Amino acid sequence: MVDVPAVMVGTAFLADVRPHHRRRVLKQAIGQLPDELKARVMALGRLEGEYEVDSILGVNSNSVVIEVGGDEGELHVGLFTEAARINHSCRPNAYYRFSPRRLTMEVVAYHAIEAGEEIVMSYVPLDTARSERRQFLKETWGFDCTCSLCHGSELDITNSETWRRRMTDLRGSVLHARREGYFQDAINISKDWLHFSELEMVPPLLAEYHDTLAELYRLKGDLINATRYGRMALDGWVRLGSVEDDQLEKARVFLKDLS
Ligand SMILES: C[S@@+](CC[C@H](N)C(=O)[O-])C[C@H]1O[C@@H](n2cnc3c(N)ncnc32)[C@H](O)[C@@H]1O
Repeated sequence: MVDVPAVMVGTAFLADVRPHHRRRVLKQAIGQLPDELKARVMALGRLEGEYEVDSILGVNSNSVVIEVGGDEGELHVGLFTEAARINHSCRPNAYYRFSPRRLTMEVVAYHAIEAGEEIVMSYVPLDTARSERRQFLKETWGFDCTCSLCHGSELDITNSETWRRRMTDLRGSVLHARREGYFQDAINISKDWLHFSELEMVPPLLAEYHDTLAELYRLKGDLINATRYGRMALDGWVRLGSVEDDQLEKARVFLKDLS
């Protein structure tokens, strides 16, 4: 699914401008939207007792970084009316990829999602421990998480915590091995990391994984495997058919440079 923003606003504007002025500008911006889109914005969830525009943005927007005028990326919040309908789950079946060039929000499935199954994303980085996750959701979003994992069995919860800790540790080990020049170790550990991410059902896009292996083999000087994984990555990006073609382009350049 690809969504485009109804409203995109820099966080500097939200922080620097006086509240009444900010609300007036935002209301004006929403008022200028085409009727159907405006109706979708106004139908979004909100909190009782807060100013309407503040509440709509607060409950439904996503933080994204976009480049303005060739400068370093600036933090913005975007209101994506379809993506905003997606609830949080500590056991997500999808995640979003924001394209700073196209300003689109692409919702990508971690694995096949059955017809009728709810699409859910994690509002919190996946390596956050359960207690911190629940605290963050409560303090930042104002809700007690009721997702399937939070309502799951003790065994489910313990397994998930263990696998995520392993994923975080292994990711650290890959980076360390790479930094120290132990590229074969980094390759082996990446394979272990993939195993745990599959157990936890949050594997990376295969193309992303193949990109990583291709680069590690290149660093190791094994150009045959670098090319093999580079080709697999390129095929993967083509198959994904993403609106964000940065990685596809990078995979092409990688292979060209190798040859
Ligand atoms: C971006 S909206 C998600 C879509 C919203 N449920 C709707 O129907 O439009 C975020 C709000 O949904 C609710 N929500 C999302 N995930 C939740 C969860 N795991 N447990 C409880 N409430 C959740 C919370 O009220 C939260 O502030």
